[in-house]
Amino acid sequence: MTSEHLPLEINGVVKRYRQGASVIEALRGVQLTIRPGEFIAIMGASGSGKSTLLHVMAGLTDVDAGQVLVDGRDLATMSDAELTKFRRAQIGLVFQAFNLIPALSAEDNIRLPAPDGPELTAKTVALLKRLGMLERRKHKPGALSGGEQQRIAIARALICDPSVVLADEPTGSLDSVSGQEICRLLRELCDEQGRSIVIVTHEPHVAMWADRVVVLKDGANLTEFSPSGARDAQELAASYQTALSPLAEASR
Ligand SMILES: Nc1ncnc2c1ncn2[C@@H]1O[C@H](COP(=O)(O)OP(=O)(O)OP(=O)(O)O)[C@@H](O)[C@H]1O
Repeated sequence: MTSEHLPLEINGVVKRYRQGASVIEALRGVQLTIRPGEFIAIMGASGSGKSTLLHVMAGLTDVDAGQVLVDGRDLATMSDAELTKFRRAQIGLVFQAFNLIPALSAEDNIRLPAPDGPELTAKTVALLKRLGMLERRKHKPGALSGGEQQRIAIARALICDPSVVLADEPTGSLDSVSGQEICRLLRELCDEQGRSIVIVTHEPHVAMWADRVVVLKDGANLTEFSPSGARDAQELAASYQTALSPLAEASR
């Protein structure tokens, strides 16, 4: 994970989807830089481009203009095979629906993206311990709670020691207590291990854990603010609503 490059740089990214004769501009010149150990929450109304941006960061969607640099490497310069290999090593992905393989045990799900080698078992056990899941390592996903499944999905995202972890609504399928536990875990991973994490969320309670909230509107950066300025999630929600208000836009 040590590198002189920033974990993630998004420079003027444009993404268009073509549907027949019509073109939807999902991203219109988005700028974003993430520093080592930084936790960023991306918020914005439905359709503002949050998931598209996350997919672009992961190299799952190509861009029409601009640059995506992960650990200093421009994703657009890689062949499909290179990109697949690079993604596996440098980018950890976490999804709302966990996306675990039902037939595999928790520990086999964690090991899946990593090349087999002498250290893999020790690494898997260390992650299971850190995430409080060692006792449950033989369980299949169906025998785990939602929060436990998301812990396993986070361990899987970390097994290759990636530069960045990207999470699309990681608490969206969880009750609020489990959701907050997952947020605390992600926060600790940033603080203890210098992980860089980007999450997409609609929930102010989740965004409260971030260092920075980046707000998108109509595929572009609208504004950003620090949650530390808010006493609680209600205040953060108010800052977010203010940012979206026409009055605030007119004054920018
Ligand atoms: N595969 C696609 N084909 C065509 N249009 C798409 C595709 N994916 C997204 N879009 C459009 O791009 C825009 C941005 O979508 P995106 O899913 O990134 O927004 P979002 O902010 O993540 O929304 P939500 O909060 O509802 O998940 C929307 O207008 C959406 O309809």
